[in-house]
Amino acid sequence: MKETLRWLPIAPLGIPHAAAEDDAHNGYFIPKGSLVFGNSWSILHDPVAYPEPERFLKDGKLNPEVRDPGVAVFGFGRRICPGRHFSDNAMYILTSSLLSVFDIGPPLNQRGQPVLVTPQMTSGLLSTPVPFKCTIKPRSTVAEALIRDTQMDEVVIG
Ligand code: HEM
Repeated sequence: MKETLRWLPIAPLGIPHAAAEDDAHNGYFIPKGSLVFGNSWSILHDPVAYPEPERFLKDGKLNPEVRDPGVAVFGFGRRICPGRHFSDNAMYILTSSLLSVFDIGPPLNQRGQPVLVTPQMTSGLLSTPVPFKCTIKPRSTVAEALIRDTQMDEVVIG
């Protein structure tokens, strides 16, 4: 799950901030009012910290020597994302719930053979996946019954 955040982060350049005062960093003068971007993409694709950074390494986070992508995915310093713990937990619950009942795989061609999906993201301050096809099937008849059990025919609000 952490690897999905590292591989294709939704805020590749974070959220820009303005320097409140003249400042200096590593010999660079940063005049008051300058827009400063934290380049999360570059940090998360540093080949020293993450070998083969363009590849999705499905066991990446399990290796304790791999730097936690949380160092850059959620921004930095005082304005770091306050929703990061909520989002980590929500993503864990959502992903594990979906994978426990569904088999999710590549789309199939007319002969029923899997088609390779090339991941593409939108460009911009926020980067999200370009729509793609996939197959989603219940993992078993028991899983299907469970899914149908949770279906709500009517949602009453208020
Ligand atoms: C994978 C999910 C998420 C990612 C990758 C993410 C990423 C970010 C980033 C990069 C920033 C900018 C931090 C900075 O200025 O350096 C941010 C700010 C913020 N995020 Fe998130 N976020 C996520 C989920 C959430 C959730 C679930 C919430 C609320 C429940 C949330 C609430 C906020 C708020 C309120 C700010 C502004 C904080 C401030 O400027 O003081 N985020 N987030």
